[in-house]
Amino acid sequence: MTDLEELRRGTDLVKRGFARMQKGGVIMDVVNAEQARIAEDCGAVAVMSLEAVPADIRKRGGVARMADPAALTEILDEVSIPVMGKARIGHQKEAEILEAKGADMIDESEVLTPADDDYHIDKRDFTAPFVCGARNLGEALRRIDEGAAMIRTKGEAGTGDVNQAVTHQRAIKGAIRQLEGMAYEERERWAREHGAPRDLVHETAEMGRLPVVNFAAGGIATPADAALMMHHGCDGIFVGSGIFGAENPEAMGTAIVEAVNNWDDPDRLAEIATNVGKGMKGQSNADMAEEEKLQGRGV
Ligand SMILES: O=C(CO)[C@H](O)[C@H](O)COP(=O)(O)O
Repeated sequence: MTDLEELRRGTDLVKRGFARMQKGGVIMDVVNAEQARIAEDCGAVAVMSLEAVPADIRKRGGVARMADPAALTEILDEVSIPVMGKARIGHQKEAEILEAKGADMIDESEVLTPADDDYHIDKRDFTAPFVCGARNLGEALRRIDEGAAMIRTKGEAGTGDVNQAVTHQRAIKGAIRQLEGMAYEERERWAREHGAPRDLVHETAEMGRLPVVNFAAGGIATPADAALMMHHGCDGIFVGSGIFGAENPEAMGTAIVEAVNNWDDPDRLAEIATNVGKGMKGQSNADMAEEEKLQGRGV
């Protein structure tokens, strides 16, 4: 890459800036061009190409991999909004394929079966920005150190239960508030204890927020869920199973976008949440065995 290309496409500044452009919006999981068209019409700011939404991945079992890149191409041809693609944790080659096929952003996702139990992809080598999941601030800062330009809560994908997304967002925000009140040497100790890069710990404390945008994901299934995550300080929302698993995907998708735009207006939210049809059936996190959970993958 020439210096000019590097400046235009590959720097942290450009990658984080691209991620920031999705702020205030809803990113929807889609499995084909037809769903991508519906998502764009509902007002999604971006779509995520994947083989099956997390609820279906759970039902189906087996190994979940990157989708056939042909689906990404079809979706890129169909919509004008950014198109993201999912790679397995630690699967450098899936990510390279997605980048070569023109994915606007890559999700190194715990929803797919991890390719590497110990290491994530070195995301700094890519010109495409990455999003990664996190359950707490230590995880979030490790992913940013590896080059992630956007963090999302892991939640518990495919359940339609927002409980874990709330838990993860509270953990991230709570730890940032603690850091803000700490002296320099206390933050140094916090960094050691949480396996977090010390420069990013200081930067986060000084900014009073993550140095990249912080979206919510995993279990968001209704307009009220989306508004709740905005109330908890998220910059935007990912929705997978909750739209195309709903009785009326168009109505649910539009209502979730509207709810994100109006999360702080209860009267408007009440209108938005009325008559959207049944949400996905879902599964409570409380009833789920530890080994069924996806959130513990890739810490
Ligand atoms: O997989 C994702 C992120 O990697 C999804 O966008 C998100 O987590 C989907 O979860 P859900 O189906 O519960 O909405």
